[in-house]
Amino acid sequence: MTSLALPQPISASNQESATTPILSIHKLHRSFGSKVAVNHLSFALEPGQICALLGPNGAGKTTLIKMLTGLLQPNHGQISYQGQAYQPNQQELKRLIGVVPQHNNIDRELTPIENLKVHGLLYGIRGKALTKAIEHSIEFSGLGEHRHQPAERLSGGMKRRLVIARALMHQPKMLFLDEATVGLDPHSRRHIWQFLRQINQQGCTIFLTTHYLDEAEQLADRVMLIERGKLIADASPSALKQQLGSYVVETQSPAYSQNFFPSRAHAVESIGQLQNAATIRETNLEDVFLNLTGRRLKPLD
Ligand SMILES: Nc1ncnc2c1ncn2[C@@H]1O[C@H](COP(=O)(O)OP(=O)(O)OP(=O)(O)O)[C@@H](O)[C@H]1O
Repeated sequence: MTSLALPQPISASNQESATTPILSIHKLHRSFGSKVAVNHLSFALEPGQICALLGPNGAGKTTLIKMLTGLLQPNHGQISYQGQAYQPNQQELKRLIGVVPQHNNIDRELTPIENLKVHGLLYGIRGKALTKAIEHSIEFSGLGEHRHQPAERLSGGMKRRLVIARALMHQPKMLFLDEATVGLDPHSRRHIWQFLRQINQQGCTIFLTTHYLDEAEQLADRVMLIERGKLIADASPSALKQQLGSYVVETQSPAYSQNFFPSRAHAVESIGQLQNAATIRETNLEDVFLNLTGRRLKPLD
């Protein structure tokens, strides 16, 4: 591969904005013994964004999400939601966010309706409001026909939709998803993307981790890339691709190489100077990831 100068991180959080961020963190830090998982991380999220957090295995994504959702205490640093300092177990904050963990933590013996009811009760939803919230969640997740089946009989995609619908039952302003579509077939993944876009259009800010770069490309208006607990890029998918060069010329022999160009015309011109067969294509997030980290992002099993 041709060596390229690493692009400087673009910081979307440095852009001026009149709105109060829905979430802002300042120098957030967490280590486990001598292992630093999240290293003095700072950024802010604007309401309505869909932000994808990417990083190699062990980069600190789950640790960050756990701190942001109150499951893990930071060693240092501040977390604020809507301009207010976050206190773990603060009821208003619990209502402000919804969490979809990496593993489906539904009760497999309970039906979708029963799973939703338990969650609603835990969030203080009662009576008619609870019945309405359950009906809405069942309809929204497309589980109408399966409402009375034990959850263990649902397909992987249906279980995931149930977990997402459950996280939204109390109408959070922000939804966290850790590997929302891991292990799902392409059809179920697309269905969930559609679901997430719909939630976002209704005003919910989304912060997700994914090992699928096409997912980040399709869904996110902002991509944050972390490595060893530090932010190494933060921009829209198109800005990240432009920064590298919007077109890539690849040669397969004598060795694989990639060269990036700002336009197709520049890429075509370069082919004339190459002695080996080459292909031209648009740059994608996989190229960005590879060039920033030196590694390919492997899907989780
Ligand atoms: N409870 C823990 N005890 C010790 N080390 C931990 C613990 N949790 C995480 N770590 C370490 O912290 C680092 C970050 O882990 P984390 O799970 O946040 O990464 P990740 O980016 O979510 O990884 P993956 O993509 O594989 O899910 C890793 O080196 C991990 O081994």
